[in-house]
Amino acid sequence: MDSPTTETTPHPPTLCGPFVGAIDEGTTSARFIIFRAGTDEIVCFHQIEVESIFQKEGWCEQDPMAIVNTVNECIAGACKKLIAVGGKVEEIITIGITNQRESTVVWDRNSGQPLVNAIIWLDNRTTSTVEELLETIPNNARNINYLRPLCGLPLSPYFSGVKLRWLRDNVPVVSQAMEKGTAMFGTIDTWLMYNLTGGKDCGVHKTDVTNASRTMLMNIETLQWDANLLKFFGLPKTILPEICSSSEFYGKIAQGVLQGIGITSVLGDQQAALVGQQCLAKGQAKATYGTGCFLLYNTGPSIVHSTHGLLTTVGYQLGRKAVPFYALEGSVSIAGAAFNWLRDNMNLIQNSGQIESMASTVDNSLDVYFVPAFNGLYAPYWNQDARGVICGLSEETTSEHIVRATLEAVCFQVRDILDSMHKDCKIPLAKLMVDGGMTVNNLFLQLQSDLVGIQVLRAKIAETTALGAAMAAYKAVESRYQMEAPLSKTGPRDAIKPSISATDRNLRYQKWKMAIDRSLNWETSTLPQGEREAFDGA
Ligand SMILES: Nc1ncnc2c1ncn2[C@@H]1O[C@H](COP(=O)(O)OP(=O)(O)O)[C@@H](O)[C@H]1O
Ligand SMILES: O=P(O)(O)OC[C@H](O)CO
Repeated sequence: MDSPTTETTPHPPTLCGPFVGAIDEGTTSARFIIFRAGTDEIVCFHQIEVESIFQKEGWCEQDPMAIVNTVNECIAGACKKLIAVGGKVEEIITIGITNQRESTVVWDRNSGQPLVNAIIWLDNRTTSTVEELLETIPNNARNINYLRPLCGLPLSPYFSGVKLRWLRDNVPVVSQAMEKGTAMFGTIDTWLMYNLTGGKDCGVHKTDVTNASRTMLMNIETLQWDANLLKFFGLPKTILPEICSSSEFYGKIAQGVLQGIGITSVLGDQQAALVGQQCLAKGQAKATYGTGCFLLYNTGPSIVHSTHGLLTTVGYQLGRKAVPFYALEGSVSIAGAAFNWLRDNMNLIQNSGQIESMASTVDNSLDVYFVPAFNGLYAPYWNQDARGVICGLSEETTSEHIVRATLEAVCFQVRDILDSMHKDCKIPLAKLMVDGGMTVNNLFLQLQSDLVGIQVLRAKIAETTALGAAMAAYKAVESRYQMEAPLSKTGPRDAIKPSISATDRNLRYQKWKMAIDRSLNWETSTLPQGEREAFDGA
């Protein structure tokens, strides 16, 4: 007979804090990640997908309340896991917020309820608004770069100011609330902050410099809302949040498991990844591959105005009195999103786990080029009338070639951006730090290194975006914290080197450029006169 054992309630081992939490509200999913303070060690996290609503062609919305509820569920889920591994929620000393940028929410000051769904950054409904705004530019110039000296950005459906103007012009409940002074505007950080700190009762109405720098309403030099920009867009200042630095006390969480804990950082997700990758010195750059792909190059305290289609944006300002650091950004709207399309619209893949195995069964894309310009092309083209094309199809083309061409499309778009950065900054990048959902794919990173001809360094942890928010939050509460100190002794997870010749790389890039030419201006292209007449007469 077995000897009797004493029944005891199992206790998890004790896990000592302090901890720092980070809310990462991305386009595809939200997550709450708990780090050991001052390190890149993830203690636990909880992640939930967020649904996008596609009401009409080119539109992309999300339910603002669903975003808040999902974030609250992520917080509750991660805290439960923290307790399960022996940690104490009371040892979370502060939290930070990082978020999909440009996405626009308008809500009612009295009820705290959204007036419309959030217009997501990818949404293209404002193409006609851009056209109308171009018409108002003096001397009939129709110059998309007219506002660049003030805000660093070209006129594009991408940015929040254009989305807000569309709401003013097309949604009476919003224009009336703007007139009455009861409308409040925020990007996702602001909307979350407002709700987490008490909503209509005592919610704070604030944003940070990085998110504000994506609205087209903030002056890139003064870091304040700009009267001329507000006048250009015809928007009232009363709807706007207060602009703060990326690392300071914003407010306290009003209820739930984290009640009473302070929120001490806010950063747009791409800027947070710049911090999380420790690209904290001039000349350092990172690329994050999620729904879209965003390459940011730290230009230090200097504002560099691009003449090659890049954006000038605020990188971070780590404290009220800290010097702001700027970045040049190359934005690609469709990166991982192209695989969601292959899955949901084309039924070519069932899940993202298949992408690498399918693409690896063929040696190359068999000269297939896919430009996924579903909502126009962002950097460096800024062509809102571009549309997607797949070129070079033959009888031999299979799904595997198309999947591989989709991976290559992201790589070529990054080459477009790196070429522009080289022209703007003169110094070619020797290596590129990478992170984000797509970087789990080894073949993709090899293709990226091959097609741009530089070394690619994969981050040790995939969650660099959340890490950046956690670092900025911790800095606000621990003055001795040195952000530049190495986070871990192991450096990047791995380094991938180019394996093809420069001749091969350049030939393939030339073909990519031919595919780009076919996609540009597709929406507004008309048949040549002779062919149109023949068609009309048929
Ligand atoms: N193995 C993979 N290969 C290529 N793309 C992938 C892979 N796994 C995930 N993705 C893509 O990465 C994106 C999700 O990355 P993530 O960083 O979580 O995005 P976000 O921050 O935008 O929510 C999805 O669009 C998905 O298609
Ligand atoms: O959701 P992501 O990670 O692709 O990021 C979205 C960007 O912030 C949009 O500008």
